[in-house]
Amino acid sequence: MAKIVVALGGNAILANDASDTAQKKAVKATVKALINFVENGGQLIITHGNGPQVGNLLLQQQAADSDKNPAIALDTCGAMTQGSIGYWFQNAMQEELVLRKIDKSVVAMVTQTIVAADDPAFHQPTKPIGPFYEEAALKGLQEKPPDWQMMEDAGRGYRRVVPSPQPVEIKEYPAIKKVIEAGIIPIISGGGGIPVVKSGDQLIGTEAVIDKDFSAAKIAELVEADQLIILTSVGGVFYRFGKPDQEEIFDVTAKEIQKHIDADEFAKGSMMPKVKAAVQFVKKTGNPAVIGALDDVRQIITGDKGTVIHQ
Ligand SMILES: Nc1ncnc2c1ncn2[C@@H]1O[C@H](COP(=O)(O)OP(=O)(O)O)[C@@H](O)[C@H]1O
Ligand SMILES: NC(=O)OP(=O)(O)O
Repeated sequence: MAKIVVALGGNAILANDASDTAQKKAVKATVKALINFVENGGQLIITHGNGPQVGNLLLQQQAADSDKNPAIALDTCGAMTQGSIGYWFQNAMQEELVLRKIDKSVVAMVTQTIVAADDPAFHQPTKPIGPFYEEAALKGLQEKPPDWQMMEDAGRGYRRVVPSPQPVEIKEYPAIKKVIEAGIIPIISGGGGIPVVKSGDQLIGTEAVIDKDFSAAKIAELVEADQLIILTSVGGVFYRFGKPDQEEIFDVTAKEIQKHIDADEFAKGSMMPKVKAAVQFVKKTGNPAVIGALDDVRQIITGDKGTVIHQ
């Protein structure tokens, strides 16, 4: 039985309409495409990002009242987006399973990802979250507290950036493994997992957003996936992205694309983590990884679209 890990980007889910209706619609369309794989007997493992969603939720915290209704911290906001996006997937998948008369269960699992307390990323925020701002709008930004750090995001405008430590361990993996063995479709590690650090016997939530591309690669390695599929809002990976001579990559070895990673050719916070995560998975398992558009998921599964990175 083929096993794939599918990771959906937060920006792909929230393309240009931040309403929950529009995001549910995007999730539903993806699920409709993924269900064929399940119908053909494949084991599907779903994970997703939360960058735009968790940033929007943090903005909503600014309406908080410090006494009666205090603002919620970033780790808990991450957990809340795991819950909301997980619910959209679970709900859409359940509907589709019933429609197709497939006797399978699906479950969204709250997942904590252990990170190192001394990860240098805590001192160098790189993870873009929330909405995009035009450069001119930055100065007068009403809601921007002085401690926010902003970064240009792949030619699309400026976004707030927060620390993004590397995933070390998926705390709930033993339970996830049992769910997979039972043939249940798991929706796991949303937003890269809730970042927690070890303190003695405790796990303490920390102010960060893990890159779901790295946690997806880790999960794909752990479950020995046949393929890692990273779905985003662009058809594939490009060399010289956004330049007049940009070139789409259709098929590339991990060794070849590693040279372009080493030359720092991909945008930080957007395409670089995807390419690095894909290469990490290919090198560890020998199996291929594909990066492509959410809308092309059917053709990506059949190998007809997206950028394939292989051994
Ligand atoms: N070299 C590149 N090739 C393709 N897209 C790129 C590249 N560099 C930057 N990008 C941008 O990265 C985006 C995908 O990253 P992002 O929006 O962060 O993903 P996600 O869907 O995971 O939230 C694309 O839509 C594109 O605008
Ligand atoms: N957490 C995370 O990686 O989110 P995006 O996919 O939205 O960047």
